Formats: sequence, structure tokens, C-alpha cells
Amino acid sequence: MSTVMAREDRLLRHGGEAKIRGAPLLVVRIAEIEGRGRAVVASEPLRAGQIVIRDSPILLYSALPLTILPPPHQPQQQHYHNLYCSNCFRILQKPSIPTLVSCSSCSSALFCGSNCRSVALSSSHTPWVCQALTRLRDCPSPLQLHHHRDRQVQARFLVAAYNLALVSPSDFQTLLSLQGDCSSTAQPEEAALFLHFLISSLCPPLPSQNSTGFGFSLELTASLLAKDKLNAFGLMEPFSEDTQRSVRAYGIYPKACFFNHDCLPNACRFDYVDADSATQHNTDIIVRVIHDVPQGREICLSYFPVNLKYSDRQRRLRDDYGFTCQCDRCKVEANWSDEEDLGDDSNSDEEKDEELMDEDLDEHMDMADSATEDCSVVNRDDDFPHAYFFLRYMCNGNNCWGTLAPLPPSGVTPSSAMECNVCGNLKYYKELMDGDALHQ
Ligand SMILES: C[S@@+](CC[C@H](N)C(=O)[O-])C[C@H]1O[C@@H](n2cnc3c(N)ncnc32)[C@H](O)[C@@H]1O
Repeated sequence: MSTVMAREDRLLRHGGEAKIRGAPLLVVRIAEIEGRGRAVVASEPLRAGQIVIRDSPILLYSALPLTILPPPHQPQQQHYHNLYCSNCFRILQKPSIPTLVSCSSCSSALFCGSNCRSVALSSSHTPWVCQALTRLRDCPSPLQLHHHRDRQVQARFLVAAYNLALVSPSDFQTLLSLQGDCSSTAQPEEAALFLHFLISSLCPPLPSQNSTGFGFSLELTASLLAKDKLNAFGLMEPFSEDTQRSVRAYGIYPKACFFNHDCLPNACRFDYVDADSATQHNTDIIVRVIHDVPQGREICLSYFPVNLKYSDRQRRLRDDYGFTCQCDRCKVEANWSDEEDLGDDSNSDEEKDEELMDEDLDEHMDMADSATEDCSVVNRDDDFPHAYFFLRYMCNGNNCWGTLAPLPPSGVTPSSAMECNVCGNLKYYKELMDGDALHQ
């Protein structure tokens, strides 16, 4: 067992249940499930819409490429298009606001105000991060970092992670305790080799043995990258019907990272990053159950939009998360044939994907039409919950494909308003069943 793994084991395992940073979990617990690792399980019956976890990130980093940012007070609005505060990650919509400030020593970070800047200077944007990002951004072109957006984002993660070891050793230990390590592969991945070389040759030296006891090494770099790949949550750009949405920042959330995946999840997560600037913790994520969940049942999220077709889901889960999904929906859809559905060969792959998705959904919807007569189907363990799921819990907004969860119940009364976790619109149960959802 590697040093990293041995330490992880000591830090984490505690009577079969994992210790979790921060406030104790109340309505859920973390349990080990064979073949699935740690999992979030309801410790009491949960009501539709109930919040099960509210979680703050231990680490947040930008998903944007390493570029020189425009100076504050830059009058041209377009320069700020899709730029975010480097601390709170709210969108910088108003370039003329007098509070916009940049880092005083680099042009890699822009903040929505002096408060965010001073928080960042003592946490996520320390002098070491400032120099490291500047040197990586200006790295000589033969090293090819400029052409490789994914590697730039991974470099940002590694800089943020090694900085975490310096500024918050306990959070760094939490990061090390998450699933993902390099011990399963004999050779460190190419990304780890490349990025480790880049950081060790370009960035200011890190203390060889910091207070966490972990030295800067290729093994640790590879392990950190694996943890990021399996556990990071993306905070998306604001929703727009017309454009493809991408990630504005990635975060490591020490409780939410225990949710396993299901292609028909019973919970979904919300974030409100662009909430009122007076709101603290705007990068928290909140997980709510989408329907009643009995005590002892595992609570799962979907790691991607629920509309993906079977083969794409299987591929992503295998390639990105290292497991074969055997959820109820996959068992049913494993018998469906993609080849039969491929249709006109002249269409692009994207068009084919959309057609397949529409056909998959049509099939679900047909089943759902006959299922809606009997609302009890939601609790049945056969094919129908799949169809019912799409009708009731998938947003039908243009280009959205979000998941709907009821607003939190007030007392014992469930809410009839369903909130979409992608577009944010509210829909009402009756309109959903009538196929005429009300957008507000
Ligand atoms: C974000 S972590 C979830 C928590 C993880 N089980 C743990 O022990 O820390 C993601 C990893 O959990 C495992 N996992 C998630 N969903 C799974 C599922 N439906 N079946 C099997 N393993 C799953 C996979 O190893 C995946 O890479």
C-alpha cells in the first residue's frame, strides 16, 4: 500500500463509517455498500423536497483557461463576457461597477470587490498561487500547455490543491481521504507526468515536507488528479436556451462527494452561485430528495443530465468513474438496440445522438402516458418508474434537461412547486401531468 493510501485508510475508516468534515449529518448517514464504496443512506424517512445535505467546498478552482484578464474598470462589456469573480465565482456582469478589483501582483485574477480579494489573498490566491498561475500562464510554447485546455484546468486544480496543503492541512487531508488513487495503474498517467514536470520546473518550490506530512511528489500529483476526476462538482455558467453551457468552476465538497450515481436518481443538487451578492456561501451546494425516500434507502445523484442514452451513460461511467452501472434503468435499457435506431447515416454524430435521445424519450413517454393514470407507479420497482420519472422529474424547458425537485416541504405539507436544477424555473405538479408545465 502506498504512503498516500495508508494515510487515507487511517484518516477515513472509522467503525465502517466515514468521518466527515464539518457539521454532523442529520437525516442521512454514510455507509459502506459492497461494490459501491461509501454511500449516503437515509437515516429516517425523507419527504419529497427535503434537504439532505448542504455543503461548502473545501477547494474551488476556475474552469477557465489560463489567460490574462482585462483590467478592472475596463469599459467594454464584452471583455467581461463569461468572466467570474476569482473568489466567489459570481458572474462579473457589470464591468463599470467601481468595486471590481484585480490582484495587485498578477493579471490572472479578478474580484467582484475588495472583500473577495482580501479573502482570496489569504486562502485561494496566496502569493504562491499568484506566482504559480502566472508562470504556468506564461509557460514557454514548446511545452504546449496553451493548446490544451483540459491540462490548463488540471494545472489550476493542482495549484489549488497544493496551496490547500499549505493554508489548510486539515482540508488537504480531507481531500486525500476521497475516493481515487493512482495505485491501480502501474504507470502514472500521462497527464500526471506532464503536469508534475510543469509544476516542479516552473512554479516556485513548495516546502518538501509541509505540515500535513505529504511531500510534493509524482505519486501525490497522480493521486490528486484521480480524486479530482472522481469527486469534483462543476458549477455551471448561467443557463441559456441558446448556448451550450460550460463549467465556470469546479469544487470539492467533502460531504456531497459521497453520493453514488444512479441513472434514475432520487435526489438532485442545486447551487445558487449568482445569488444576491449579500449572500455568503453562494458556492454551497444543496441536495434535495425528489420524492419520498424510506429510511435505509441509498440516496443517489445522477452524475450527468438524465437524458443521456444508455451507451453514453455506460461509457462515461466506465471511462470517467471506473465502474459499470447496473442500476434498474440500465438493466432495462441494456436490451435496447442503438444500432436499430441509428437511422440516416448522412446525419452527424450529434444529430444521431439527439435523434436517439428523442426516440428513447418517446419510448419512455409512451410508457409514462399509460402510467400517469396510476400515480402509485412511482413506488413500483418495474419498468414504469423509468417512464414516470421523465414525465414528472425531467424539465421540459428548451435545451434544459434539468431534474425537478419539489421545493422543501413546509412541515408535513409537501410543496406542489417543482424547481429545475438547471434552468431554475418552477413548475407545478398539475401542469406537469397535463403536459403543459407553467414556467415562472
Ligand atoms: C463521488 S465518488 C462516490 C463515493 C464513493 N463511493 C466513495 O466511497 O467515496 C464516485 C465513485 O463511487 C463509485 N460509484 C458511484 N456510483 C456507483 C454505482 N452506481 N455503482 C458502483 N460504484 C459507484 C465509483 O467508484 C465512483 O468512481
